[in-house]
Amino acid sequence: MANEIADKKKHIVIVGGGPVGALNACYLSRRGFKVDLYEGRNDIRQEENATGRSINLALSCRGIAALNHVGLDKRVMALGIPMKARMIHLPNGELYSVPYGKTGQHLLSIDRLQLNKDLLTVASSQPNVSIHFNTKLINCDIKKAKATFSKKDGAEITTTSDAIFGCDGAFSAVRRQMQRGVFNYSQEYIQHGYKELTIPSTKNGEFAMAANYLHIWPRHEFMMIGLPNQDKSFTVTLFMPFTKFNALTKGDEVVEFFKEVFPDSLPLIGEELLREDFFKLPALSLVSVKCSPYHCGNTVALFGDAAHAVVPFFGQGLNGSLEDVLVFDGIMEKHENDFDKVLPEYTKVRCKDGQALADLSKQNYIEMRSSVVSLWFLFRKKVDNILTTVLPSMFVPKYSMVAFTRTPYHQVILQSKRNDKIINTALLVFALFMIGACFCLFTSYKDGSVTDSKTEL
Ligand SMILES: Cc1cc2nc3c(=O)[nH]c(=O)nc-3n(C[C@H](O)[C@H](O)[C@H](O)COP(=O)(O)OP(=O)(O)OC[C@H]3O[C@@H](n4cnc5c(N)ncnc54)[C@H](O)[C@@H]3O)c2cc1C
Ligand SMILES: Cc1cnn(-c2ccc(OCc3ccccc3)c(C(=O)O)c2)c1-c1ccc(Cl)c(F)c1
Repeated sequence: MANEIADKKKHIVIVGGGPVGALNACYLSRRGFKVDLYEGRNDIRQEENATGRSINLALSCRGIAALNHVGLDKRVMALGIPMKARMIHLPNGELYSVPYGKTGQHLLSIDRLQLNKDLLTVASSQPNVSIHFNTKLINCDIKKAKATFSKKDGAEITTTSDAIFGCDGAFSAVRRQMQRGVFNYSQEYIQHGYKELTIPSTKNGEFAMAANYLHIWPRHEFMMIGLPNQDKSFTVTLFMPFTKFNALTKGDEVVEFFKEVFPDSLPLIGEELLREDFFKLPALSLVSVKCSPYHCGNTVALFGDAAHAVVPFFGQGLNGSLEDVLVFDGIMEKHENDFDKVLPEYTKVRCKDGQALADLSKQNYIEMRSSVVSLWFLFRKKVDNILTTVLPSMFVPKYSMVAFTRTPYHQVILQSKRNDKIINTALLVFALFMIGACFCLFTSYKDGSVTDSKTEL
């Protein structure tokens, strides 16, 4: 019976040709499904990079595991630049490197566009995958898995399939249709926006900063990060309240701001390039989306940002999104592609982790923004590494659990609550020890001075 049902579901329509949609097409084609992937935009492989800047992102364990499952990890690893530690830039220009943990534990800085192109190329090379560009979903009947698309020339096409997979990002049209039924949805725009800048390679074509690091400039409500690129430049992302972005309207004001807040980065970016880049695009917004369920009946499922768009302060948006596809495939394996069982179980297993990832990312945003000075960032990371060494079986830093293990995100929250108790106890013991030591020093010093005065008498 199960095989019979499983055999019935053979044709999937994927909406969205970003990294998640393209990876999903690879997974489904391996399972023998016929896949039609519809992407609203043009084929990015045929376009010059309009902005001329590479948008990179940090790939870690979860994303790599999802790519590995379809043999794509080696190709991506070859293109990625390892970041083995965070390099913390203090306001006085001092740099502190704090390793990400055990040897071999590193992040990968990858060109997001290149990853998407590679995934599209592998997907389109599968015999049972067809990719349709410039075809935007405008409506869908989720119960009948009927989808209507509009082409660039205004023509409309309608498809009927066995299921529709919504991989169409944070502003998903598939999710919008699901909102017409019994569906929970929330979104939150945060007060911070972001702009992307560039630290070019040096005149002799070398990296202007240490290459194998995630560079972080934590400045309370201003945060900036730099990730290395293959062309030996760095893509720098500045996160700042929109109010601050809006207050910087002239090139001189931007230069003065960087001189005050990120002084060491100014000679690396260059004043002229800073003036040019800063005003190239407006500050972009950051939204957090939560929803449930991730499926409807046995005909619709949501993946990636369509299911859980998160603020980027844990560097996990794509990692968690690619992991959705890996988790779904495991459930397909368990239930022999029987969608009547797979889809409900996908929501049961993954929804709490998608929501936990949104909470973890928002929590980081608050913690990193509120951490009084960058020294707190540095202190926290050092304490994490000391406790990892002293209590290896008991303490795994939250960031390491997220970036270097596949611990379900909801379990990371539970474990990090236990971590906080360990950190607070360790800090209390250390504080009591220091108080005791000072008291002993003080009393012995005092006793010593009393003896001296008697001697005088
Ligand atoms: C500033 C910033 C920094 C980030 N840094 C990191 C990081 O370091 N590490 C990390 O893991 N993640 C990071 N992310 C998150 C990551 O970019 C996203 O999680 C990831 O791109 C989600 O992929 P996706 O395929 O789900 O959605 P998207 O990449 O948004 O792709 C959706 C696709 O669907 C298409 N589409 C949309 N609507 C329709 C429609 N109606 N019809 C047809 N097609 C449609 C779009 O054109 C697009 O191609 C960052 C995000 C931001 C904003
Ligand atoms: C793109 C990417 C990949 N990973 N991370 C990341 C995120 C958080 C981290 O610590 C949390 C913490 C530090 C200090 C105090 C509390 C919490 C660390 C770390 O430990 O190095 C690394 C980012 C990132 C993304 C945006 C900003 Cl603004 C940023 F700074 C880094």
